[in-house]
Amino acid sequence: MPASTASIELVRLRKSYGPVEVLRGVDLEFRAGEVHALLGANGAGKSTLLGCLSGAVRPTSGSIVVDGQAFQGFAPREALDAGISIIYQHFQLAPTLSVSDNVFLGDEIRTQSSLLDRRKQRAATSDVLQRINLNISPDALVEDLSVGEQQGVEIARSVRREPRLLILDEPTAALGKHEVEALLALVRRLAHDLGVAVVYVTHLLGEVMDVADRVTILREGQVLWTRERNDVVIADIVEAISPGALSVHRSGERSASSARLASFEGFRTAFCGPLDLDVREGEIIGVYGMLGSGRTDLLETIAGARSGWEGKLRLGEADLDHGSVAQAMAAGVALVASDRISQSLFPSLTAIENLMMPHYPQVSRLWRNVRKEHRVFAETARKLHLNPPSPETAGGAFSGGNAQKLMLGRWLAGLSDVRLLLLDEPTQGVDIGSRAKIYELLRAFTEERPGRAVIFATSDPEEALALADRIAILINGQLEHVVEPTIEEAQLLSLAQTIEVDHRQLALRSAP
Ligand SMILES: Nc1ncnc2c1ncn2[C@@H]1O[C@H](COP(=O)(O)OP(=O)(O)OP(=O)(O)O)[C@@H](O)[C@H]1O
Repeated sequence: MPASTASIELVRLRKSYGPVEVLRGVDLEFRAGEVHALLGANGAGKSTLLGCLSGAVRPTSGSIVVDGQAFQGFAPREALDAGISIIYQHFQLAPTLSVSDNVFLGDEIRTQSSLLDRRKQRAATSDVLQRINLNISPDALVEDLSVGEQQGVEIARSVRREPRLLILDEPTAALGKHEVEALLALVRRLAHDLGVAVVYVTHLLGEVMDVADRVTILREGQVLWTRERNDVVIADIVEAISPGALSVHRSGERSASSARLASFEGFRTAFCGPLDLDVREGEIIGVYGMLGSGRTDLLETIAGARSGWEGKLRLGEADLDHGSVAQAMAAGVALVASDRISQSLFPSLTAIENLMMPHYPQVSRLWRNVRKEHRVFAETARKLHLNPPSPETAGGAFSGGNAQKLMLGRWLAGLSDVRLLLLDEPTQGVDIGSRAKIYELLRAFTEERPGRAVIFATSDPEEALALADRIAILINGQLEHVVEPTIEEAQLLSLAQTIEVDHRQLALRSAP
C-alpha cells in the first residue's frame, strides 16, 4: 500500500441554508491509498459535505485544499478537473449505449476529423476494466448488464479519469449479497493498489468494518472523531452516531394472534405467484429475497400500484378487487414505496403537507383542522426523530433518511384506518439509531389496535431477522419457504440463494 499522504483536505468548511447551519467548521483529510468511511445520523451533513466536494453545493466559507491549492468551492467541472469523482446511488448511465460509450460519455475521444474514435475508446475501456478486474465486454449494452455490473461501469468511468478522490454514496443499496462482496473487494483494490483516496458513505456498519481504513463520525455538521478502523468496534460507532441506540432492544415476546387478518389464495401478479399465505392479526411478515426476486412487484401489486392481479385477496371479511392505489387505500391497504424521492415525496410541498397528503381527500379543505394537523405533525416528528422537526420545511430539503421517516409517518400518525401496511425496504438510508426506533414503531402499530398487520420487503437479512415475526422467502417470484426469525442469518441466506439469474429476462418478465 502506498504511504498515506494527504490527498484532499477540508479546512473549516461551513455551509448554511439561511439561518440553518448544516456544516459547522469541518476539518478533515482524505489520504491517498485509504478507504475513509464517512458516517453519521440522518441529517448530520454527509450529503452536504459530499456536495461541496463534487461541486453541487457551494460552501459558505472555508476551503478545500487539493495539492496545496485552496479552493473556496467548485463548479462541477472544476471538481472533476481537481480529480474528484462521485458515484451516486442512482446510476447516471445511458442504458442503450455500450459500456465503452458510457465510459467516455461527455468526454469522447475524437479523430483528427472530429469523428468519434470508437476503436480508441474501446481499447482504453478494456484497459480500465482490466485494471479494476472487471470481466465485462466494452461492447456490451449497459441495459443488458446486472445492477452490480452497471455499478462497475460507473466505477470504470470514474477510474478512467484517474481520480485522486473517489466518493461512493451508499453504494450497496441496490445490490445483492455477492455483488456487495465484489464491490467491497473492488473498493479495497482501488485504494490499496491504485492509490486512490476513497470516501465511503453508508449506514451499514458491517460494510464499514469490512472495507474502511479510517472512520469519521459527523454529528450535527461537525467532526466528532476520526479513528483508525482497527481502533474501533461497531459499538463505538453506533454510540457515536446515535447515542443511546445500543440500549434499544427488541421489546418483549410478541404474542401471535391466531385470528386471520388477510389471506392470499392463488394470488398471481405479472411476475409473482401463485402465492398462498395467511397473515394473522398483529403479525409482521418480512418478504425476503434477492434482487429480482419479485419483492417490489408483489408489494406494489397488493397496494394497487400495478394492475392485473389474479386469485383471491381477503382482508378481514372482505374479498378485495382493487385496481388502483385509491381503491386499495379505501380498503385499508397502504404502501410506503422504496424509491421515496420519485414515488412519494413532493419536494416543493412542506413537511406537514407531505405528511397529510394521502389524508386530504377525506377532509374537505374548508373543514381542515389546522391545529390538529400541527399537533399530529409534532407528535409524529417526535416519535420518528425527524430532523428538522419543522412542519414548514420543504420536502426536498430533508436528508434522505429523514425523507423516509416522513413517508413512514404518513401511516404511523394514526390519521387513517390502515389495516395492512406494506413497506418496501423500510429503513434504506435510515441511520442505525432511527432504524431501531422505526422497528419499535412498526411493532407498536400492530399492537396498539386489533385488526392490523405489516408486510415489509427487504434485501437485508439482518432486517428480516430483526423485524419479522415470520419470513416469507421469495425466489424468482415464487414463495419458496416461510420461516421463523429464529433461524441463523447464514441459513436464511442459503435458503434465498438462487442460481445466477439473467436480469434482462427478469426485467422483461416483470414488465406489467
Ligand atoms: N436545500 C436545503 N435547504 C435547507 N436545508 C437543507 C437543504 N439541504 C439539506 N438541508 C439540511 O441539511 C441537513 C443535512 O442534510 P444532509 O442531506 O447533508 O444529511 P445526511 O447526513 O446526508 O443525511 P442522510 O443520512 O439522511 O442522507 C439536514 O438537516 C437537511 O434538512
